[in-house]
Amino acid sequence: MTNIIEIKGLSKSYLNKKALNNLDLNIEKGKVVGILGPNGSGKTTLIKIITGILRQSKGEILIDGSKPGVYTKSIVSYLPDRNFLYKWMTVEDSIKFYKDFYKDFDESKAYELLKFMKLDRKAKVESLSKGMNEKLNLTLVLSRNAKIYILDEPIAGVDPVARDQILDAIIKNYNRESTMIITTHLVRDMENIFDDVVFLREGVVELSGNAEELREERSMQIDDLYKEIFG
Ligand SMILES: Nc1ncnc2c1ncn2[C@@H]1O[C@H](COP(=O)(O)OP(=O)(O)OP(=O)(O)O)[C@@H](O)[C@H]1O
Repeated sequence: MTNIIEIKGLSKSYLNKKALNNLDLNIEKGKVVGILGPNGSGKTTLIKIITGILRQSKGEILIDGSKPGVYTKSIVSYLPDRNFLYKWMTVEDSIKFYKDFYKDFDESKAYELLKFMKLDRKAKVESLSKGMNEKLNLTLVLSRNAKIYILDEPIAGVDPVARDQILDAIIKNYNRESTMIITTHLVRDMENIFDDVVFLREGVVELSGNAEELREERSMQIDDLYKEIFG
């Protein structure tokens, strides 16, 4: 098995706050990995370092064998935890915008996904509800042919029906050649799509492993294990 991401002794401090504390983690190629942890556990910080938005204070990180930089940014498709589109755009404009920006963008896949998400291509971004916005952002991110997809809280703040559609879209559009990293605290809704899970607490990995094996070993769902660890 190949590790697509290798992290050793990673630390990140903001002023006097240690968000990541000597964290070690390997992520295998071809897996859907859930990064789970309560507010402030360091999930977003970890993701921002993987995407190259932030630099670590200490430690090493290799993504497909390279340090975060131009190459790694070209293979990572990232869904941030907030909307990244301009309000004046239409749905269609946002697709053009992404197509111009990313060489690996698959326009026909984007239109297919739009249909699946039931999004009107003429609609203005500012007219979209929170759930629709999330669907559009996800459509764009999943339409890149990337090696790694990183979704930060993809279903936070959307209703249960939209959640199910978003999860369906993730599952249908995932191919085993790529790797998907998803952060969430909505563990119950998402646990079935994870191959592996990583529990983060105060910037360190508290527990990690194969989701199915953990369920069997502990005789409980990942959601219950999450509550046991963080409750
Ligand atoms: N720009 C910043 N300046 C100072 N402290 C920060 C900054 N960003 C994050 N932190 C702190 O670092 C810690 C980890 O934050 P981070 O956002 O990575 O956690 P998280 O697990 O993503 O949380 P959430 O689930 O609430 O998004 C928190 O204590 C947070 O207050």
